[in-house]
Amino acid sequence: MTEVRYRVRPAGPLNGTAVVQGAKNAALPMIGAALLARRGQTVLRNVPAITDVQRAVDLARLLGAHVEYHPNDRLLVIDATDITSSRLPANLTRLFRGSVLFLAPVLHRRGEVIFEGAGGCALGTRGLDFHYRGLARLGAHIDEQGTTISIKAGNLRGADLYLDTPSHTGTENLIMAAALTPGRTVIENTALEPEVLDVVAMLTAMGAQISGAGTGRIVVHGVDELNATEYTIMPDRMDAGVLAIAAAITGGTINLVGGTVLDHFGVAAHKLHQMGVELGAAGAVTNVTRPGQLHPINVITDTHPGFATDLQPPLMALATQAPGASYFRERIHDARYALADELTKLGADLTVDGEKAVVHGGKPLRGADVIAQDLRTGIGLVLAGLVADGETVIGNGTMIDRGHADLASRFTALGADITRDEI
Ligand SMILES: CC(=O)N[C@H]1[C@@H](OP(=O)(O)OP(=O)(O)OC[C@H]2O[C@@H](n3ccc(=O)[nH]c3=O)[C@H](O)[C@@H]2O)O[C@H](CO)[C@@H](O)[C@@H]1O
Ligand SMILES: C=C(OP(=O)(O)O)C(=O)O
Repeated sequence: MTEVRYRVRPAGPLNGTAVVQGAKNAALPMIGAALLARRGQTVLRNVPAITDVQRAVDLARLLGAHVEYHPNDRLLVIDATDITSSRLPANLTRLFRGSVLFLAPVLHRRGEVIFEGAGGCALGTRGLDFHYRGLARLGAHIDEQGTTISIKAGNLRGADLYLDTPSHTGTENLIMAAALTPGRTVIENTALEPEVLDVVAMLTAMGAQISGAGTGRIVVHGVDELNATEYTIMPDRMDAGVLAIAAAITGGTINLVGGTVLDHFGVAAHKLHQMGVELGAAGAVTNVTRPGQLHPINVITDTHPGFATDLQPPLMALATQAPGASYFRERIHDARYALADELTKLGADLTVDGEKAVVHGGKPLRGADVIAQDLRTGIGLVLAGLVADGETVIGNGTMIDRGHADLASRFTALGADITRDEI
């Protein structure tokens, strides 16, 4: 297998215009949703050219869908008339978390689905019990043999469902399941993330009857069929956040284009502002600049509208450059401080204690060999590498490719000294 390494050297402030990619966490459920249409061709626009999308395309094709992927045009055309397999093969599903979003569509199209577990970032326990329990409440039969889960549709009927916590993919899977299940389904404690709302908007465009998105209580009236549609994926909040932090950590000015980026920043905009970063909208463009010194920060991750966990590692990288103590508390994933160990190799001063981390910022970083243990650790290391003395060599770079499209070329265009090598 090809090993990917990113090499980053400091090159001063990053300046210029950057295009924010389409959202990974909306694209993946939408590729799943496209399989719900029994005929016609679904067109997805603003598809990010990341490996998670390539894997979702591979999975859709393996299931029998005809998929045309035009990464340069950021476009997917999916014809799911023929779904010929019920098995989601482990060699693909274990490569990306978004594979779980094929459960409900394949269940509807085939009457059963066989699943051997989802991959994605290793961030601690990443249960799928809400998905299985919700499907069972709708009447599906779940058979668990070791790591293999077989789900049979049986006689699906609308039901009252409850998520113990507002799971992002759990909400999406259960909405997709309910969309073609006869009767009324009520899902309590649903996720409020903008990507979930985007998926609901696409399903609605396909003919689904869904109300309550964004309220935490979703009501779905099952319909007989869903139609292929054309849909433009929202901008990626995490990609935009990373670009904003790139401006902040180097003291440059970056203009973000690619949709109404600032609207989706939420509390991240306040946190960046508290750190001394200025974000402003000039029409459809979001300007990010950091005029003075960085200030330390206090961050608690939470489900939306709280601070997004996926931006916690990039913000931790930024905190290493803010003189003083920054406090982090990770409340979504139970093991999401892999970046702390890697930053220590670069000379950062930080401590981790369970769900809490303290960064004593303002100390100079020096380049070293580090590992992208997961996607956001990888991008956090790229950001730190922009200001670390000498060269930072980031191994396991395929993790970065999972979620950020053309990263090296987009950063190079802003003035960064970064290369992506395949070994
Ligand atoms: C492809 C995708 O959209 N990934 C995102 C999604 O992941 P994902 O949808 O996997 O995250 P969830 O919101 O489901 O999980 C959050 C927490 O709930 C727990 N849980 C979840 C489901 C379940 O059935 N049982 C259970 O216990 C998990 O173990 C985890 O601790 O939301 C996360 C939280 O915003 C983000 O970090 C990921 O980028
Ligand atoms: C955790 C993430 O992704 P996934 O759920 O796909 O592993 C992420 O995008 O940071």
